[in-house]
Amino acid sequence: MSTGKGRERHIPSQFNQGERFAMKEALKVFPTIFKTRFIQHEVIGEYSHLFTVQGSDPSLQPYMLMAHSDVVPAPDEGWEVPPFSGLEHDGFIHGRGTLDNKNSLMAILQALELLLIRNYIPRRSFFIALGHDEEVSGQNGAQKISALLQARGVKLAFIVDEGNFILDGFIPYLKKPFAMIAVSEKGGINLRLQVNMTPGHSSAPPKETSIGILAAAISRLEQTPLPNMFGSGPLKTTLQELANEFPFPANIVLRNLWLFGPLVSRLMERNYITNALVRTTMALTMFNAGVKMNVIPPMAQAIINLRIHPAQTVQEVLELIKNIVADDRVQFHVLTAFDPLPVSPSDHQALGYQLLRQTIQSIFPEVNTIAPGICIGNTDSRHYTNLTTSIYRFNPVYLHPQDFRSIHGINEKISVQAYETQVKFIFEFIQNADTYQEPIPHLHEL
Ligand SMILES: CCCCCCCC/C=C\CCCCCCCC(=O)N[C@@H](Cc1ccc(O)cc1)C(=O)O
Ligand SMILES: [Zn+2]
Ligand SMILES: [Zn+2]
Repeated sequence: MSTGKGRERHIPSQFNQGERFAMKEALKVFPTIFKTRFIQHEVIGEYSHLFTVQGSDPSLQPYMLMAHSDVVPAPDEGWEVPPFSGLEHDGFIHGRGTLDNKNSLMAILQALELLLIRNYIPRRSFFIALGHDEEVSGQNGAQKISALLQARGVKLAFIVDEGNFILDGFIPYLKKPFAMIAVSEKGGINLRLQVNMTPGHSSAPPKETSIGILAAAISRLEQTPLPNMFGSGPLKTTLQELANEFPFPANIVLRNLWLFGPLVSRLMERNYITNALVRTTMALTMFNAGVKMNVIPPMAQAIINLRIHPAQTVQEVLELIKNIVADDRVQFHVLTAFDPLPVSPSDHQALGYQLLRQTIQSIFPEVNTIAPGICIGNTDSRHYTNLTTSIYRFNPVYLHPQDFRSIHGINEKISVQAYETQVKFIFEFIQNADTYQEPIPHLHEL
């Protein structure tokens, strides 16, 4: 039976039970949040979301929970399951964004929904800021939310964003997991290197082409690691806090970094992840050149992504890079750049840090060590330094080295149990933020 419009048969609108269940579930996206009187929802920069949860005690300074909805691309190649299928398999939810950072976004909203269903009314106000462009700098999401809150005169007690994790298996000889709360993050530079040359017929080539010149420059950069900065920045504190978790003699070494620092720094640079903690790193991430197989290339371009160690600045790193390239034919163009972020407090009086400690100890009693550290990646929280000096980058999720490789890589996944625990953590954290009794300063601190 023809239904017109060239369609041979009408498709009956009958849905099976599973489809009907999925339909209503998809509709029920946190209904209690959206009907709660003391919660205001705003869309910022077209796709970012800002929730203001008004607490009952206006004397308590508000805080902010952050996450982002956007993800980096994920071609199908190499994935066990399609990267955007959200398939649940073997106890894991597979897909791009399950660790970076849709897990946090959903866990925050799910935890709040579950609290509201239980008639929870917060004492301490808080914001939930969900950016939509974190993976492309956050300029239209987080940056606009920050400007809006600043215009409203908001000051925050602290921020919790993505960043570090409960780390398990990252350090040789350390068998136990430990929580590293990032109290700072590296700086960043996206730098374009470019070589221009007169095009011509490839049958009579010059001694070097633009591609060859640029490739040689990049090779020099890859063969010349920037200085090992071990000993400056939060890393020493991290390792000293970890010393007790190590067996003899590693524990002695870590308690005496004044003596064994050079040895430890050499050991750390051997592994690509811990190397990122001791120096400014450089990654060649894009290379574009050539117009046709028989044409001398008029231009070669490369993008290098640098993550700046806390002891260095953008300017210092640019100087080092130009000195290593040492070829006037290579032009430099800074696309984006920002210095390393200030170090947030982690002492007894640091409310946000202590709330994280308290909640980690409650939800993860097996984690004996909680240490401040640095985030080797960057986060949207860098856009909020005008609203607070206390920014903590921490996901309450176990991370193993193979999981780290999946972030921006292939086969990113989170276990159902880890996700449920993340919801539980935030559920507790929000309540702890209401009842936390700040420690009475010791006499010597008065
Ligand atoms: C004792 C030490 C043990 C080892 C510690 C290291 C473990 C590493 C664990 C986690 C790091 C994972 C980083 C996640 C947060 C980064 C999220 C992200 O991808 N952010 C983007 C943001 C960005 C910045 C600048 C841009 O132009 C675009 C995007 C990023 O690329 O960093
Ligand atoms: Zn990312
Ligand atoms: Zn992220």
